[in-house]
Amino acid sequence: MKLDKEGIKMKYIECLFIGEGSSISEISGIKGIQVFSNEKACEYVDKQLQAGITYFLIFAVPIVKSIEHAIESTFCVSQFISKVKNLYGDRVTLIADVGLSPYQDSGQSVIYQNNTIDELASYDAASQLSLAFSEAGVDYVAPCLSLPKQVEKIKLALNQKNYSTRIMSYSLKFSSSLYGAYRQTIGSNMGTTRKNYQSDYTNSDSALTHMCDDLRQGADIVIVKPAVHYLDIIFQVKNINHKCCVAAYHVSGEFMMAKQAAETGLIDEDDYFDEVHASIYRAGANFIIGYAATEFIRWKTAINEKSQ
Ligand SMILES: NCC(=O)CCC(=O)O
Repeated sequence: MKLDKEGIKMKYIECLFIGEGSSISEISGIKGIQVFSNEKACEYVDKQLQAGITYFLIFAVPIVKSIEHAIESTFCVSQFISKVKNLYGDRVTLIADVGLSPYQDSGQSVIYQNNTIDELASYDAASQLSLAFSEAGVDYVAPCLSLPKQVEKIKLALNQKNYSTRIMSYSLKFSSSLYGAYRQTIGSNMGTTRKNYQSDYTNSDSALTHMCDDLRQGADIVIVKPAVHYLDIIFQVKNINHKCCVAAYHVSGEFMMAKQAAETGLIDEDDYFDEVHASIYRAGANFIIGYAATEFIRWKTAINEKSQ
């Protein structure tokens, strides 16, 4: 593979955090990333569209942590989706995260009852969020439950209401130590705790089986998360099903380690991000999800100019 001969087809999905009231802040756990008000988020999308970023993954940073609140049409995420889709239509692709952690005091991605996972209640909550964001006009929903039927249940709920919203599933979500900065940003109290229902990184077979199940149930894109420690997984997913569309999530811990190493002079930041983006592309990803859209555009433009 010679990147400068082919040009880069891979696209970037930029993470956007939308807050309400006093949760809006210039600062988050992730360097350079803000929790936006609706208005500021729209201005930011406009700027990014001009720079060439057209895909956004939306996370809520609510003050009131409740599913009932999040499914109201006045909720910050639904308001943002309607506004952006009205302004830009198909020029922008919006993906709403329907993980449950921003909506629960526990910070868990699933609902627990008496110390056991309540699968039905978890599917129901993710389906309700999916319906609410679909009503606002979102293009994709991204379920993050680590449960075996998340795609099937959400698809059924969407079909019953005649929504054609697609599904980008967190199918290969490993129990990683690298999610702390994201959790700090969404106000989760779980810190760097590993969640035991996420995929065990010492057992890739089980994670790949989960991915195959999600595809059979109708997932349009599957996510591998984190990215750089899991390039072998991206490569295997493409080998199992070369038509499968894969998004590699370069998570907050990966991003922050690079930023902090650059700050101390240990690495050259641009040089390092070029290497990260090239390695994820070589592994076969169709999309990168992350916090380094500016770095990605700089790298992709330089490579594509060389290929012409
Ligand atoms: N459901 C979204 C995430 O878990 C993000 C992880 C990260 O960026 O660390």
